[in-house]
Amino acid sequence: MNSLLLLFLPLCSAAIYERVADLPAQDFDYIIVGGGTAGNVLANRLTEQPDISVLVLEAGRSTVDVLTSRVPFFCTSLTQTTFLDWNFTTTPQPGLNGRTFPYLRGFGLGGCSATNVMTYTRGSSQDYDRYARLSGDDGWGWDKMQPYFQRNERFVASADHHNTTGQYDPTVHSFEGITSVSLAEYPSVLDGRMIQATKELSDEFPFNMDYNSGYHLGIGWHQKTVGHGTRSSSETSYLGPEYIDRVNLYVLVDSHVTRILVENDSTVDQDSEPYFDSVEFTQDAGKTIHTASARKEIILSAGVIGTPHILLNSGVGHGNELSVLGITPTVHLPDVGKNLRDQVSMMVTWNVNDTQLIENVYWRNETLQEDALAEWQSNRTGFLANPPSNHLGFFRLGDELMDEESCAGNQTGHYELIFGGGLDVLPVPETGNYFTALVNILCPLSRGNITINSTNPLSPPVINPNTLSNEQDVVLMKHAIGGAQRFAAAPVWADYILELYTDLSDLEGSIRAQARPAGHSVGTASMSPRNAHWGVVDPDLRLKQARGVRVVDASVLPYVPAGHTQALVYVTAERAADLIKGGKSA
Ligand SMILES: Cc1cc2nc3c(=O)[nH]c(=O)nc-3n(C[C@H](O)[C@H](O)[C@H](O)COP(=O)(O)OP(=O)(O)OC[C@H]3O[C@@H](n4cnc5c(N)ncnc54)[C@H](O)[C@@H]3O)c2cc1C
Repeated sequence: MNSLLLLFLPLCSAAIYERVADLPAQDFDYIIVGGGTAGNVLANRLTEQPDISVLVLEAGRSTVDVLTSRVPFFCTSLTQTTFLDWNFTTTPQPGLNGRTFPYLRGFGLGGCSATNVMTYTRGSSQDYDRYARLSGDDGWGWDKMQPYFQRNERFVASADHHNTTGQYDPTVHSFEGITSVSLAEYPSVLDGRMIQATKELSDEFPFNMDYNSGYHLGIGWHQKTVGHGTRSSSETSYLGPEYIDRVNLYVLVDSHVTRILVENDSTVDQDSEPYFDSVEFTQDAGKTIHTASARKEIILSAGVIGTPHILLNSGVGHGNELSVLGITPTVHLPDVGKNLRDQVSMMVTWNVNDTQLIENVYWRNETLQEDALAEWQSNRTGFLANPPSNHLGFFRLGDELMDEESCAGNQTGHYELIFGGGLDVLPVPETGNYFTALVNILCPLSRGNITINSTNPLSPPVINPNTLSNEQDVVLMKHAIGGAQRFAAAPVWADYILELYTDLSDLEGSIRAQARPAGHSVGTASMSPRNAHWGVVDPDLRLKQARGVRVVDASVLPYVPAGHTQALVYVTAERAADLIKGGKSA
C-alpha cells in the first residue's frame, strides 16, 4: 500500500524545500515535527527504508552555511540572542533573585546541536540504568544502549593531529557512526597545569582517561562534537550530503507547527483513544494554515519546549487547565509540560598571571582575530577550530549534605567543573587575565514547567524552570563552589592564580545573584511504565491514551543525566528509530 502511494511522488532528488507548494505530496508515512538533534536522526534512519516516505517540518532554516554555527570557537557567541535561537525568556525566577533569563533553544535544522557548546558527555552508566528501572524497559539501560552509541558516534582525529594517546580510551568509542566527536583541536596553555593538578589532588580530582566509559568521575580531556575543525550538528551529520538526496526524504523549512489534529478533525469518540493523523503548520506567521497527513505516525521532536507547547495547543494536557483557557481537551495527560528539569550553572573566575589566555591572544588582538579566521577558512585549523575549554570533570559531594540522593547512584557525579582560560563574558574587561571554572549542579531536585496562557498557538509558551527552588540544590552549589576553590588551591597554581575575581563574600547571595539555568533541560513529556497513571509517553515513546503519535527528543527523559544532554538525545533517537522500524507503529 505504501509503495503504491509512493508511485504518485515524482522520482526527483529530495532536498530541503522552502515552500509548501513545492512539496510533491501532502501525505507521508511519517511526519517528524522539528529537524533538531533527535528529529534528524529519525529522518535519516527511517528513510533507510526506501519504501517509506518522511516529511520533516522545521520552523527555522538550514544552519549549514552559518559561520557562527560552524566555527567551534564561536559557540559562546551563540548563547546570546541570535537568529538561530527561539529567543524565549523565562518567568522571573524567585530562587535567582527574581531575574529572568533567555532560555536558549536552537532554531533551525540541527536544533540545539547547531548552537550548543558541543561538549560530548554520555553521563554515567547509572543514569541509563535509572531510566530503565523507571520506565520498566531494560532496553534503556547502559548495556543495551551501547549499539546506539556505536551508530551515533564517529570518533575522528583532532584538527591539529596531535598525539591523543592517553587522552581517551579508544575501546569505548565508535569510529563508524555519523556524528563526529574529537578531542581538543588546539592546545591551551592550561593543559599541562590541568594534568599536573589531577596528580597533586588525585584523591578528590583524579585523572579519568575517558569520562564516557560509563564511569565518569574525575577530570578528563574534553570531547566535543567537532570533526575536522568544524561543528558536527545533526544537520551536517544525519542530513549530510550522502543522505539528503534520498528520494523518500522531504525536509520543509520555515514551517512552524501549531497543532496535531485528530483524524478528520472529528469529535473524539468517548470509547476509543483519539487518533492523531495530521499536522497543522504555517509558513507566514499564521496568515495561511497548512496541513499534512501521516499514514503511519506523527513524531514530535520539537524539543523540551516545543513538544509540550504543541501538545498543549492540541488539547493534550491537563483537561481542566486547558478548558479554563478555552482549549478543547483531546487527551487528559496532566503531566504534559510538568517535570521540567534543568541543571544550574555558575562561573567562578580567578585573576591569573598569564598573558597568553584568550583575552590577550584573541579578544584584545584584532590582527589575530583576522588571522585566525583566515586560517580556519583556509584549512579548518588553528585557534578557532576549538571550543574554549580542553578539560572538564565530574565529582561527588558528601552524602551528609543531602536529604535525598538526587543523582542516579553512588558513582554518579553531583557536580561538574568545566575549565577554561578566560572569561566567558563579552566584551572582556580592558585589563586582566582570567581562569574560569564553570560549576554545574548536575541533578537538581528543583522542577519547573512549561505552560500556555493563550489559545493562539503562535504565542510563546510560559517557561518556568523554577531554578534553585529546592534548598538542597543551593547547598550542593555552595559545596561545589568549595570544590572549585580546592582545585584552584593545588600547588601547581601557586605562582599562577593571583586572586579570586568572582565575589563570593556572601556565598548564597552570590549564587542567587549569579547562577543561571544551564539549558540541559529534559522531562516535559516524560516516559513512564506502560500502565502508569503519570508520565506522557510509554517506554516505546508512544503518546499515552492516544494513537498515531510518538515523542522523540529530550522531553521524554524523566531525569536530567549527570552530564550534558546531546549524546543522550542522539542515542534516544537512534533507539526510537529501531522501535519504530521494529513494526511497533501505533
Ligand atoms: C546554549 C546551549 C548549550 C548547550 N550545550 C550543550 C553541550 O555543549 N553539550 C550537550 O551535550 N548538550 C548541550 N546542550 C543541550 C543539548 O544541545 C540539547 O539537550 C539537545 O540538543 C536537545 O535536542 P532535542 O532534539 O530535544 O531538541 P532540539 O535540538 O532543540 O530540536 C528541536 C527542533 O524542533 C524545532 N521546533 C521546535 N518547535 C517547533 C515547531 N512548533 N514547529 C516546527 N519546528 C519546531 C526547533 O527549531 C529545533 O530544530 C546545550 C543547550 C543549549 C541551549
